[in-house]
Order: sequence, then structure tokens, then C-alpha cells
Amino acid sequence: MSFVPTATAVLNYWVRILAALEKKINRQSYETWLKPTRFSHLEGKKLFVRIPSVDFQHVGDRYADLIQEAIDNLGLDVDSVTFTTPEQDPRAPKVREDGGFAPVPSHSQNAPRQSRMGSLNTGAPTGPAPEQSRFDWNAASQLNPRYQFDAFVIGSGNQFAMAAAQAVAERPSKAYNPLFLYGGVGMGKTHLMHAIGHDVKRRQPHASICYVSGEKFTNEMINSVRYDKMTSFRDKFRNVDVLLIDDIQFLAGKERTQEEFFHTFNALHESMKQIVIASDRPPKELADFEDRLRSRFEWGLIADIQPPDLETKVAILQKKAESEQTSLPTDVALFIASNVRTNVRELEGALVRLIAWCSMHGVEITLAVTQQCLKQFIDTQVRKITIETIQRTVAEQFGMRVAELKQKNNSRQIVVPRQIAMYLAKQLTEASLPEIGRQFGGKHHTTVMHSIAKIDEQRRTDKDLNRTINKLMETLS
Ligand SMILES: Nc1ncnc2c1ncn2[C@@H]1O[C@H](COP(=O)(O)OP(=O)(O)OP(=O)(O)O)[C@@H](O)[C@H]1O
Repeated sequence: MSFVPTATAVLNYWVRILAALEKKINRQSYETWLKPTRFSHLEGKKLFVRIPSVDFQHVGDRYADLIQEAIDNLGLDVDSVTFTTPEQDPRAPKVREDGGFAPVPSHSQNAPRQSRMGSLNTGAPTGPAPEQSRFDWNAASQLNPRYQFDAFVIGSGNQFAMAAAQAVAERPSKAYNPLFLYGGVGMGKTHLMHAIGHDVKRRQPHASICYVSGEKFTNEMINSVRYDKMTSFRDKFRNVDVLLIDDIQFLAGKERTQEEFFHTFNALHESMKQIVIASDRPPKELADFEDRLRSRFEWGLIADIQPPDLETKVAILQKKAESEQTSLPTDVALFIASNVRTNVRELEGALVRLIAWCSMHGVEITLAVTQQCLKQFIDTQVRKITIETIQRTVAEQFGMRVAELKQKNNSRQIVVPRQIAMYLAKQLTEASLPEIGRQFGGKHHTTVMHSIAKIDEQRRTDKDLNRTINKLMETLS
């Protein structure tokens, strides 16, 4: 008797392929191009995948080899993958208005596009070539349709950044220029930038929006120098209405790129075009950056994003579940939110895993199921954190050796990192005060207690210290 996969198993074909792709391609590309895709249906061995709009049709070609590799590795009985918009695919569920997929643009092409997957595909792709190449900067298609303002959950850590982003979207170049957003990994900087782009585009459909990462900007520049295309490179970046540049820290130490960006910045600023910059740290901490650039970053408004508190994490989970049309019991949301520390991306990862797992096993989402399904995920987080890891991470952050944290040296440069490391050991491990003392060169437990209390108090008033600790916690978790 031949094996007939169930609907759930089939649905998970694409989920499993995506999981494999996520490990292979950079996060930004994954989030932008692959995460918004969904399983549509299977016709024999033909897998149909739903994409939000025609702008995503190049996905099949761009990642053909990796998709093929994943299918082979997973042993799936699939010989082609076709990407379809809801409009092209009458079998796909309807577009929702509350997120999920963006409405299909009116210039939509009619035929679905088949991935050029290795030798498995016989004919040519069934759809026309995509209109946009991946180097088409001046296109709203660079924006992830899911990253909208109304999908962003506001909490105390991000309300300022959100308000600033909305003000900029309402009055580009007039509210704050540039807007400089900074915060730790997965805190929503990219989400807010894309939301600005969508909002400006909605208000001014003819506005040209350019979203680019610091890395892409650099690579484009290098290629343009190499192929003598600097004029078109400059035209591209200096003639937009809104420039959204992500991960600017990538330009650190790259003099030529910084110089080019300096001129781009000036050209845009002088012609009253909006610039939004995102970074993992504030301008003054951007090491290996020219002063003239750093100071320009401070011309407009600087807004930081702090990690979400428990309530915000629960709200984010519930909003995400809603957009997946899944109902998430509160005790489950609380369990996930309290076990995944700060990074919203990981929070989402846990939820996606839970939903996929429940659908695969055909069970309802309950607390017991969640504990079972996420056990390994959460254990790995906990297991990773030891006092040695904390010492290594703190020493690295402060540019010192681990041995120095354990020495009997009471100079300020050593005492503060040591107190921070002790504080983190208390927060992130199960170790007792005497145990922590032992691992820091035999300190008395009252010294440990005093250090922890001190940092606990200082971090409430000292914003920089608080940020350093959050950053360390993110790195560790
Ligand atoms: N407040 C929020 N509400 C809803 N979703 C959020 C929120 N904050 C972050 N997210 C989601 O978390 C994920 C990671 O966010 P994003 O990519 O914007 O982070 P980032 O700050 O740019 O991270 P990185 O520094 O790694 O580039 C995205 O899917 C985003 O939609």
C-alpha cells in the first residue's frame, strides 16, 4: 500500500522546507522574502506556495537550489514548487485585511511562477520574468508586507520609537530628520522602518522609498566601483524621497563606504528628503565611524527600543497568533513569554514551532502540549547559560580578560564589570550566592549580595548601564 500523506503532513512540507532555508540564508532575506509565504496546496507532486504579491515571484528562482536541497534532504515527494499570489490561485484562502498578506497590486501578472528547481523542472517557468530585480532599490517591494504599524505591539520599551516613527511617516523630512532608531537584536527596528515605508507610500503613492541594509549598501558600492557604475549608484540613492538604512553599524571601519554614505546623507538632507537609520547602538557608541557622520546621526531624533516587558511579550504573542488565525490560551502565552527572555524574534520562533507542532500532531494548543513541545527549545536556552559563559561574555564586552574578573583588584574598571557579571549570574543561573562568590575568585557571599543589589539599583536610573545589561542578556539568552 502506498503512503498517502495526510493534509497536515502535506501542509508541513512547506513549513519544513522553510525551517531548512532559515538556517541557510541571511535573516533579513528570510524575514522579508520567505517568512510571508504559506503552503497553498499539493497537486500530485507539485507543491503550490502562496506569496503575498507578484513582487515575491523571484523567490522561486532566487532560492531554487536551496529549496531543491531541502526537498532532497527531507526526502519529500515533490518535484516542483510553484509560487502563486492569491489572485492567481483560486484554491488559496482569501486575503485577510488584518495582516497576513498584502493586497495584490493592480499590476499583478496573471500566471503563477514556477521555481527553476535543478533538473526536476521540465519546461521553462510558467510565468513571465519578474518585473523587479533584487537590485531595484527604489521599490516599495523591498518592504515586508507584514511589517505595518498596526501589527506592532506598543509597550513601555518601544512607545517612544513607535511615536517617532509614526510622526516621520506622517510628515516625512519635517518631523525629525534623520530619525535614528537603535536597540538590541530582534527588538523591532526593521519592523518600524518598513512600517514607515508602507505608511508614506499609502499617503503618497508616488513617493519613492528605498530600504537597504548597511551590508547591501556596502556591497552595491563595491560592485559599482568595480564595474565603473558609480554614477548610477549615486543616482539610485540620492533621488529617493525616503531612505531607510538598516544596520548602519555594518559600515564601521569601511572608510570609502562611509564617505559615500556621508555624501548621500547630505544630498538627501539638503533636498529635504527623509532619512531613517537603524543601528544596534546609539551614534556615540558607533566605533570606527567618522565623527562627521556620527554627528549628523544626532541632528534629528534618536529613539531607542528597550526589550519588551512580560505583558508586551504576551500581547505580541497573541497578536501573532491572531494573524495566524490561531487562538492562544493566556496561560500558554504567559508560559512562552516568561521562558523566552527578550528577543521578539525568538518569541515568534517559539510560537511558529508550537503552531507547526500542534498542526502536525493534530492536537489543540494547551499548556501541557506547549511545555512538551518547547521543552528542548527552552532547555537549550537555560542550559547555555553558565557562570563561565557569563564571565566570558562580560569580559568581551568590556575588553578585558576573564581572569581579571576573578582577581583581587578593586579598580573601577574591574569592579563594575565584575559586579555586572555577578548580577547576571544571579539573574540567569540557579547558582547560590556562595557559589557565585567561589567562581569569582573566592568572594564572600555578602560581597556578592552587595554587588547584585548595587547593580539592581543603578540600572533603574542609569540608562546606559541598563542598556549594557540588556544587551548582555540578549547575547547570553
Ligand atoms: N513590538 C512588536 N510588535 C510586534 N512584532 C514585533 C515587535 N517587536 C519586534 N517584532 C517582531 O519581531 C521580529 C524581529 O523584529 P525586527 O527584525 O524588526 O528586529 P530588529 O530590531 O530589526 O533586529 P536586528 O537587530 O536583528 O535586525 C519581527 O518579526 C517583528 O515583526
